[in-house]
Amino acid sequence: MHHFHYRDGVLHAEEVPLPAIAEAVGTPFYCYSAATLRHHFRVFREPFAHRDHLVAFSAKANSNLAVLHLLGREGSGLDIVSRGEMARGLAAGIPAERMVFSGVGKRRDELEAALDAGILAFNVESVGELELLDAVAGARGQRAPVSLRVNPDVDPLTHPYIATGLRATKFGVPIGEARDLYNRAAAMPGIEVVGVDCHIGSQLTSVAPFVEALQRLQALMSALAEDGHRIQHLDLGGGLGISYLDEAPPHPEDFGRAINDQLGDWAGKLIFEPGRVIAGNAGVFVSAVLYTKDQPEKRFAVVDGAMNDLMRPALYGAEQEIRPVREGGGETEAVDVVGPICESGDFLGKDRALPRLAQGDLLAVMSAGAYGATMASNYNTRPRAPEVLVSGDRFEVVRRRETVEELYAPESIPAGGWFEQMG
Ligand SMILES: Cc1ncc(COP(=O)(O)O)c(C=O)c1O
Ligand SMILES: N[C@@H](CCCC[NH3+])C(=O)O
Repeated sequence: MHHFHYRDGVLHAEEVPLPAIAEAVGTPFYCYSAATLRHHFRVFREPFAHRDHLVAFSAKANSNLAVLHLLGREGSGLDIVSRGEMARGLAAGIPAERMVFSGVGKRRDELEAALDAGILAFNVESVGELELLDAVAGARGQRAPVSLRVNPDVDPLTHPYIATGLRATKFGVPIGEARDLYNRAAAMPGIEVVGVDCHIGSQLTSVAPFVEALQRLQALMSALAEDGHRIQHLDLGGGLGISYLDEAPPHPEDFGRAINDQLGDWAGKLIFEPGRVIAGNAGVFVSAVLYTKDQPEKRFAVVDGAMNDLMRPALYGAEQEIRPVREGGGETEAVDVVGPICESGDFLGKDRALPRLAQGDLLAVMSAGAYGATMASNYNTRPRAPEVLVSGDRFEVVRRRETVEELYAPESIPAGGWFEQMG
């Protein structure tokens, strides 16, 4: 289903021409398609409809309240990694009973807040965390529902920065140590063992690593059953990839079939934490050309969007498709699309074939619905760009543009002769 498409030569989000949004909110901006978000969510969960399951959208991919609310209405839960993401989820109307808390560095106050809220499970990633959670829950006369995040040591065949299931990464507990740790956990008064969890990496473009991880978890689960644990749920994390340029990731239907085949008639509750596959291709990032520069070696289009708005190219060397918002008829030329930030790494795309660009032209970076706005910063004191949600022929600003003043509002200059005393 194509909710971003050209009509009369102009790129639309659903029924709304992107220039109309630019007119209303200025540039740059992120634009999300509500229909695409909903469609992706439904397609992802469809293969598991016959099972007890929960799709807990990964908040880190896109945590805008309106997006979370939309997904929450579809029945989504939330995979959170901080107290902040939990607060967003609750504010968006997602019940705590549908939240799972992942992350290697949960602070005490975060464990407390999640216990207060009554989340579905803590995906515990270390012995230290398990002990702290036991102490914190025990002191309140509670038992914290726990899955251990097990590191199955499979190669997800993705970018090294986003591979998380190999032995040498910081995530989870090594699968070889998991059985012991489950036995320790079961003896802790503040802990209730409820599940097994893993997440092996992000932007995976084949199902094999998922199946391999699942096989290893199944072996562990048999051992845990022998030890007398009652494992009620299995959380397989997120990680299913999307097509940015020419990647050919498995369709969620194929992913679902592979998982279902491997699981057979296992009757527990199945949990997933997808982020990118739901939100990535449901959003674009639109900026306007400020200047074009023709240099002997290179042609540049300097746009008003930058690495602070869309960090993936700078951070991972990631390539996302860039389309002209108004389809150009003529020849294309290779151009580097760069931002105004004082870093050579500040580019949105290199050597892209685009029609000859002029000041004011709009460019859309595709697949920007995940890990776009959530990874944005204020580097160079750039206010973060607004987020716009489109549904049919309507659009709504779901996060306004920040103002410059609010960026430095939390700062202060010491008074009372502080500088004079410096000597
Ligand atoms: C624990 C956990 N769950 C879920 C996700 C979501 O991953 P993705 O956006 O690749 O589906 C991540 C990020 O990779 C993660 O670290
Ligand atoms: N932020 C990364 C993915 C990391 C996923 C975090 N668990 C990206 O944009 O691809």
